[in-house]
Amino acid sequence: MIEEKDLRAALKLYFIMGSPNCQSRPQQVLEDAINGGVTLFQFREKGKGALKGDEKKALGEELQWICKNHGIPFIVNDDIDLALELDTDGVHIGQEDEPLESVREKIGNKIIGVSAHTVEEARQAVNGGADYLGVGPIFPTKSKEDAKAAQGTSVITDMRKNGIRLPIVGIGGIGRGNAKSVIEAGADGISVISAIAGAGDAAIAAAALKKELT
Ligand SMILES: Nc1nc(C(F)(F)F)ncc1COP(=O)(O)OP(=O)(O)O
Ligand SMILES: [Mg+2]
Repeated sequence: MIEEKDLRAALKLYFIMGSPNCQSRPQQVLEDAINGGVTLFQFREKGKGALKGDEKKALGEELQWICKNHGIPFIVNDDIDLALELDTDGVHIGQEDEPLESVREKIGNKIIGVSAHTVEEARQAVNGGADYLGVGPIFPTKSKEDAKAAQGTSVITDMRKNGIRLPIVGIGGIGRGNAKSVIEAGADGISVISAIAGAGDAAIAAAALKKELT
């Protein structure tokens, strides 16, 4: 069971990716991103060309091993069965994924992150026992085909103004130049896909983002 303060710290620079997001080997991209200073990783094998079944599991195992070697928590997106098979540190679920209550029953006190686009969804997730909220999309994103309209950082300030105290990570189009505004709005951290996975050098990109956050 991760302490809330450790989870807040881990949410600082939250890297999310799967093989479709990478121009080179995902294993190398992750290694570089960790060396650049990412603090948490989510394996999100989704979208055009995403691996399935045993291939997806095999890549997941390799990326989990890299995280373990660097002491970085490893989260799996959507796929609760895979999370159980790999015994991951946690899972992330959206509003259309398996309900929070049944996920909690399956994974015990592992980390459960829930996507929230409104104060109402945030409150529901808090009451349901989520450990952190993924709030966004803050800015327009190309990394998620079915993303909702960008909401700007006010969606985070509104949640804090309405008494949502749970750890929050912003998501959606976050990168150089807008990362700090997400923290100033009240998020504990930022999550990124293309800002690191799509960069020429993932280590340099991660380090630059980390610097912008301090
Ligand atoms: N994967 C995510 N991770 C986060 C995190 F908080 F971790 F940054 N926040 C939000 C999402 C989006 O989750 P969801 O709405 O189910 O869409 P998808 O499964 O396509 O990612
Ligand atoms: Mg999902």
